[in-house]
Amino acid sequence: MAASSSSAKFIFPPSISSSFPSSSSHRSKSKLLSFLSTTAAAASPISLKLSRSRSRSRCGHAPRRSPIVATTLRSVESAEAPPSKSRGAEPAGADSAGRPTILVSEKLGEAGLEVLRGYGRVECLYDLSPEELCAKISAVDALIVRSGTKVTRQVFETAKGRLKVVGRAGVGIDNVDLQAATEYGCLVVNAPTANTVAAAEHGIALLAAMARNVAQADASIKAGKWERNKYVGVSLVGKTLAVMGFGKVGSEVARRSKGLGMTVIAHDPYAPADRARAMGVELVSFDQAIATADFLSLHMPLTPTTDKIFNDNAFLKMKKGVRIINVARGGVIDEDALVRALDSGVVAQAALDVFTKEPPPTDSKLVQHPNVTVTPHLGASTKEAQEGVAIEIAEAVVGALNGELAATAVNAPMVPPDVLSELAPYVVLAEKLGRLAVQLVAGGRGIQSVRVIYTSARDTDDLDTRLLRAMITKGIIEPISASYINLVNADYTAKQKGLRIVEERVRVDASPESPVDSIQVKISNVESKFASAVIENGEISIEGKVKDGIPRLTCVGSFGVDVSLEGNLILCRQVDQPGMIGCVGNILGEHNVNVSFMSVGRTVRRKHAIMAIGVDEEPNKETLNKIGEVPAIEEFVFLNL
Ligand SMILES: NC(=O)c1ccc[n+]([C@@H]2O[C@H](COP(=O)([O-])OP(=O)(O)OC[C@H]3O[C@@H](n4cnc5c(N)ncnc54)[C@H](O)[C@@H]3O)[C@@H](O)[C@H]2O)c1
Ligand SMILES: O=C(O)[C@H](O)COP(=O)(O)O
Repeated sequence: MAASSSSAKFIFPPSISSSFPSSSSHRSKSKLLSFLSTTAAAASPISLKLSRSRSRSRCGHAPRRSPIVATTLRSVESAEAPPSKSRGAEPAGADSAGRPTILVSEKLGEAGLEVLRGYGRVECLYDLSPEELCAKISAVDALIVRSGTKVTRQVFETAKGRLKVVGRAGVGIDNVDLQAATEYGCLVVNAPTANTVAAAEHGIALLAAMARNVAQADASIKAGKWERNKYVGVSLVGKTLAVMGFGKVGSEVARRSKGLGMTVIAHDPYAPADRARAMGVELVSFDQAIATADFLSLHMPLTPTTDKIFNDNAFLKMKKGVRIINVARGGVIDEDALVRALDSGVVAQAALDVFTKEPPPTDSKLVQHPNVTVTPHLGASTKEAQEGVAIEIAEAVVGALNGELAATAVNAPMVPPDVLSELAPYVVLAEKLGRLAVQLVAGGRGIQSVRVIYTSARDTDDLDTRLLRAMITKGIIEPISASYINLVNADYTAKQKGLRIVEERVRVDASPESPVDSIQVKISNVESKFASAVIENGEISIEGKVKDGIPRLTCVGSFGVDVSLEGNLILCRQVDQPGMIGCVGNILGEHNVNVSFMSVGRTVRRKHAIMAIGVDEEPNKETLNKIGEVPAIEEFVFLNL
């Protein structure tokens, strides 16, 4: 690739400008690559399937586990024994059956592991150091983590493009570098629902334990003391609880706290007020919440906005004697400020499940504070939640490896299943058009701008083109660069390469049954190796349609054709005269090249025509030269789709 990522222009390498390289290797790559995965046994060049609710039994259709995998698993997993680290004993990469390798770097429920084993080669290697993780990562297709594994930019860099999906077995994805994942085209999925109740229950457990000094009294009695007067608690009934972050966990905590007789208010800038109202919870501002609450329960994600949002300034505004529960993320609290607030009595007590650094230092003033109750990030740790999370993440990862668009994708646009199913054949068409258009470019100043026109009988707003745009980008970029494009990184990569995709939607009189009537791909300010593909305004222009579910090329420049977009294609411009089909057909036949279809389009009778010939095999140079020597053939180009 001549253009570096910092280059403003998208430039062709010389080899592309002069003659398009044989793309057989690329084609086989394309056959293997699904849209989101390199590992799925894709039936078509783009394996794009629906990810609806998936039952566990579906994984039974996957290849069976080989004895080698079973042996490997036994050597690194044991039911309750401490997980061992593999020291490179296992062979790297997919198993002999070509199944993907899935690395599980933290304890995952058995039911989820079973789902994974039904699909790929599973390695459970816990407590890996960052160096060990990086050493391993280029040999795995998927990585499953909980909150303890830091999936840094370096991990994606060292994966060298092999890592296709990171599954976070839980909610918080603050331990995954999402920007790096996106840049490297790696899908990140999480399991956002299965541990909600467990986290809410742990919040309530901490609330009650803190209010009644359960942990402190327990320690005291075990130390041989009997301190009934020291551990007088506070009641919950009638007190005001402010739920900070009224999402899944926050609203479950609110529901349960109301059952305890508490008055519940909430702060969440993004939560719908009617959902809160329906639960009898008033949504208030941040300042109002912290100034009113007797108890604060934290349930927001750790983001740049919420980082240390509970700081000296916030503690100053709180009601003296407030009690704080945190089962969200340690980083939302400035821990030094909390120690100061505890020492000054502004905060009477805190109950913390999460810490800025996990595990916290053993001499942490916060952890050692007598008014603080702590648990080691146990919010999601119930048997039920862990089984649920494990199944949820295993199915999401298997789906992603299969090329499905996961419903819990964190760094890819969500395309609703009904939209996806309708667009499936157009997705194939879009990539083929991109691939074809780029092969028509001979050079010039590099592709900088591509105009895509979608015609449809439907309202112009009624078409989600993100998938189609991504596929056109994939078709244009992949043949001429080492980049691997998918829905995750298409827009990012295009931008990096200075490629601007401008989309237009035009309403036409066609069947409203189809979401799209035609897709036109137009490239301006470039030279073409097939002048007939250039229209009056100087753009290379091609058009395709889906007919009977098959993507077809319907226009090259201003010539109408009708050929199926598969295999290889020869485009010839010739004098419109009898015998041309036979003449070219004979040359191909003599060289054992099978013609799959032919289509002729002409502008003016007996003047110029374009012949599009589909061929199963790639003709050799001699064959192509012979076609070029036919006097009536004015120009021709061989294209690989
Ligand atoms: N301790 C544990 O083991 C455990 C278990 C599950 C979840 N969690 C953590 O709990 C948190 C909530 O999880 P969830 O499943 O409810 O997520 P969620 O996405 O359903 O809810 C988060 C809510 O926080 C709100 N929010 C975002 N920014 C905010 C801000 N500045 N102020 C107030 N609210 C804000 C969002 O609008 C959303 O409603 C996450 O941080 C998650 O990682 C911890
Ligand atoms: O965000 C989450 O889902 C929780 O913090 C749980 O994290 P864990 O999977 O490491 O227990």
